[in-house]
This record gives sequence, structure tokens and C-alpha cells, in this order.
Amino acid sequence: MNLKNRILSLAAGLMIVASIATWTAYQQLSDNLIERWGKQVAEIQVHYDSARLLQSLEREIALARQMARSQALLALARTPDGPLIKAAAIGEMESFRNNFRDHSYFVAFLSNGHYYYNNTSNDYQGQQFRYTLDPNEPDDAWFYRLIDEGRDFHLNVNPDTNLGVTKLWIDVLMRNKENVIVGMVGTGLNLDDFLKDIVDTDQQGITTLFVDMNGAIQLYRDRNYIDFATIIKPEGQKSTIDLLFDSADDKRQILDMLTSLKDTSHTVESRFVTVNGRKHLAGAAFLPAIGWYEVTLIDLSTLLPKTHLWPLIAVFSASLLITLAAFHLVVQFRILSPVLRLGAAVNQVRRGNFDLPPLAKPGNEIGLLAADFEEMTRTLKHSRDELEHKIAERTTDLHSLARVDSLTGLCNRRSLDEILDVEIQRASRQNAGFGVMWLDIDNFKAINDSLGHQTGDEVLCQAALWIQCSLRPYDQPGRWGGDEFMVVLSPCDHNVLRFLSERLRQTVERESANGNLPITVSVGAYLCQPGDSAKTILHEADQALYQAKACGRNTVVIANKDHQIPG
Ligand SMILES: Nc1nc2c(ncn2[C@@H]2O[C@H](COP(=O)(O)OP(=O)(O)OP(=O)(O)O)[C@@H](O)[C@H]2O)c(=O)[nH]1
Repeated sequence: MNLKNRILSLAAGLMIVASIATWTAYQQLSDNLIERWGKQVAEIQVHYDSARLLQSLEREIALARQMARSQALLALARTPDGPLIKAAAIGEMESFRNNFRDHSYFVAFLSNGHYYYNNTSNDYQGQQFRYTLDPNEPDDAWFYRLIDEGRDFHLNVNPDTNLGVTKLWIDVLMRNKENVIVGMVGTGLNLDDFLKDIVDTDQQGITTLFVDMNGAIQLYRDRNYIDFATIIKPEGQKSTIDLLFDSADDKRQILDMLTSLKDTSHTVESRFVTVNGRKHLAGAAFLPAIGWYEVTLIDLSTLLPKTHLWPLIAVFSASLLITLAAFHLVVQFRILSPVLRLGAAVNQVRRGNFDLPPLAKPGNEIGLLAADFEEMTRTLKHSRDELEHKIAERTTDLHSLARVDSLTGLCNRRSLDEILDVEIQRASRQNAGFGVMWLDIDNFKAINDSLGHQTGDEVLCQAALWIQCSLRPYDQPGRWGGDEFMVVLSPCDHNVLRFLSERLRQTVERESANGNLPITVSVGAYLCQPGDSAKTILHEADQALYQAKACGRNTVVIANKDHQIPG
């Protein structure tokens, strides 16, 4: 994996880790906030629902209590058979009926079981005495149970099979002056209207219910769960609030919470529970005025659905991608691209090419490195150029030294070989001949022997100077070895060859005669033809020189392949 991919993978990994950590923290924070918010909502909702119920019932309860204290009714309890008393009592009942919200009432007397009732539409005018309660009749058991319990006030959701209605009954005991229970009065509220008003509201995600002291459900939007006629049901057959919850833990928690509310001064308590597989917050309050609990179930996922978080997740994801893209651009332009170009420049320098393209220099350590590298390359290039220049100079010097005779300063034998090759090729190319002179100092050995080697060297140097003086500027003389010299004449023809050979011989003879050591030279010359090889040329010139020596020295012989012409 290259550096770019590694950096990006590392960055992406770090961002993902950071994102997961942030997301986890966010989830916990939001759960915490939702929980606190939910508890406050539950508290407010509990207060609100309780207030609504009590507001609906308070006036009816007060009226029922007032009715229970009615002297006319107490008189009828004392004297059930007095027609006037009865008429006065029924008049009183009807008066209360007009004041009750439901325009209905009931009055039941303990002594004779007489049950009076009239409804909203006044169906029982003149027939308010409806029937006689029977202690052995299950449908009438509620009356005798309430009397037994001695609870002055009781709310009861109960169908009345005799009357054919299901109502929320407000039951208040009648007591005489001696505080002895003589009967019961009350009114009913139409259960459907009541459920619709109080618990079956359209608030999405909020469920309101009321349960009695034992947890039996009294008001709930689903009538199937309502525990009708709770008062007469044995424990275990009641439809209690714990039926709404899935887990045993939740059932126990809720019942504990209700108990705690009644026993302590807490006005509202809340717990998290699961209803139909969904997490709910259950808030509850005890209503001492009616002896019921108000319970509110808040479905948090409906009130605050997770889909509300999608924009947040989208913003979070977009931020993550934008950050990654920005990071990629920064890494690309500020680090990777300059590093790659620097790497290419290093390779180029390694291959010996110092002419670098301009390097990217971001304002960071890589930029400084690139600038230093450029500076280093410039210094290297300068050093290399200087070195190459010196090497070229030395090579030229060596080349010259290798081709110069150190004693006389003329070309040496190696150089003469090269000159001869160049001229042979040129002659073939241009189909033109050139001249070669081979000359040898006569009796040189005797000079060495008689005057010493040093003098011999001086004679050689002097002879070299005289040879150069007698030639044209572009002729090329050289020392072949010992006391032998060669001259390459180009351009040249027969006359030029003869003329220059003779002039050279005469110059040496004349000039040396002016000194104190006269010398002469023998010259063998050859006019080279196109196509002649070096071997042929040297052979011909050597033969001519040999003849010049043979002819008595201080002589010029021009060789001819066919005939030699002595000078
Ligand atoms: N001083 C000196 N002598 C050299 C040098 N090279 C060769 N010699 C001598 O030159 C002499 C050449 O003699 P030869 O060419 O053989 O004979 P010569 O005496 O010139 O006689 P001919 O050529 O027949 O006229 C030898 O004695 C060599 O030792 C040199 O560099 N310096």
C-alpha cells in the first residue's frame, strides 16, 4: 500500500473511531436528556390528567355528599312508609337530579333495600322507586359490600343490569345523627362520555388510565381492561394494571411504585417499563380525594421518534465526508505531491541529470527539504561541471603529451601513425595523393660516440627546428624514433615533394654548417597514391631512405613504385 493510501486509511480509521466515540457519547447524552425530559413530561401529564379528572368529579362528589346529608332523605330512611315524607324525599331527589351533570341519581336505603333512581331523560317520573335490593343477589352485592366496608365515599365503574347502563358511579354513604349508616346516594356519569373526555384523548404516544387502591383498572381507553364492579370481585380475578406490562420486573416495579406513592409524600413517581415491546415511561400520582391512582404511559419513541435524528446523522455523515475530503486534499497538495516530486527529482539526480524541473515548496518542512535539495543539486552540478572541465583539460593535456615527442617537441611515432591514417582516408575520399618524407641524420652514432649522448640530444633538437623551418605551416613533421624523422605533406604532388625534400636537406646542411657541428640528413620520400596502405607507404619511404644512404648520404631519393629517382 502506498503512502497516500496508508495515510488516508489511517485518517479514515481515526475518524471512524472518533465518530463511534462521539456517536456513543451523543447517544448516552441524548438518552439522558430524553429520560429527564420524559420524566418532566410524565409529571406534567400526570398533574394535568389528575386535575382534569378531579375537576370533572369534584362538583358531582360535593353534590352527592350534600345529597347524602339531605334531611328529607334521612327522614325517609327513618320513616320509609310515610307518603308525605316519601313525596318530599322524591322531590328532593329530583331537585338534585336537575343539578347533577348526568341528570341522574340513585338513592338506596339499608333498612328496606329500597332503590330509587331516575335518569337524564326523566324516564322514571312518578316511578322513582325502582326495585328492592337483595343481599343475596350478586348484582346488588356492591351495595352491601360498600356498607360493610364503611367507606363514606367510593367511585365504582359498574354496569347496572336492572337499569341497563354502565356508569362511573359516585357512591356516598348516608349516616343519621348517630352516625349510623342508613343508606347510600350518588349519581352516575356516562362511562363512554367520561372515557372520551378524560382518557381517550388524541394525544399520540400518551396513554392515561386510572386504577383504584388495589391497582384494578377503572378508567382506560380499552374497555376490555376495565375492572367493572371491582368491589365485589375477589383478589386474583381483578383486571389490574400489571396486566399491561410484559415483564415480571415491570409488573413488580409498577405495583411497588403505587404502594410507595400512597405511603410517602411523593406526588409523582416515574419508571421505565415495556409495553407491547416498546419502551415507555410510566408516571403515576395518588389522588387521595378519590382514592385512585392516575397513571400516564409515555411512548418515548412515538413522542420523540428516532427518525428525528436522521438530519443530525446526515449532517454528521456529511461533515465526516467533507472532513475526509479536505484532509485528502491537504495531504495530497501539502505532503504527498511534493514528496512524490521530490522523490522523482532524487531519482533524476541519481541518474546524473541535474537539470531539475521546479519543485513544489509548500510552507512546511517538506518545502524546506525541497529547497535544500535544490540548493544541494545546484552545488553538485557546479562541482561536477568544474570536475568535468578539469578532466577535459587533463585529458587534452594527456592526449597531447601522448602524441608529442618529449625531446624535440615534434609529433611522436603514435601521432605520426594517426596523421598517416587520417591522410590515407582523406586521399581515398578525395582521390588525391599526399607526400611522406622519411629522413635520418647521417652518422649520428659517431656523434653520440664521440661527443656524448647529451650532444646527440641537442643535435636531434636542433635538427627538429631546422626541419620545421624548411616546411610549410600545414605540413606535419614528427620524430619516428632515434635519429629518424618523418614529415607528412598535404596537399602534395611530385614537384612539391621533391622541392621540399631538397630544401629540407639543404637547410640542415647549411644551418648546421654555420655552427660548430655540421650534420647532414638523408631523405627518402614517397608520393602516396589513393588506396596505398600505411604499410606500403612506410615500406616505399624506407626503401627510398635506404637508397639515399646507399648513395652516399646527404641525399634525397623520391620513391616510385615503378622506379626510384635518385636526387
Ligand atoms: N643522443 C641520442 N642518441 C640516440 C637516440 N636514439 C638513438 N640514438 C643513437 O643513434 C644512433 C643511430 O645510429 P644509426 O642510425 O644506426 O647509424 P648512423 O650512425 O646514423 O649511421 P647511418 O644511419 O648509416 O648514417 C645509435 O647509436 C643510437 O644509439 C637519442 O635519443 N639520443
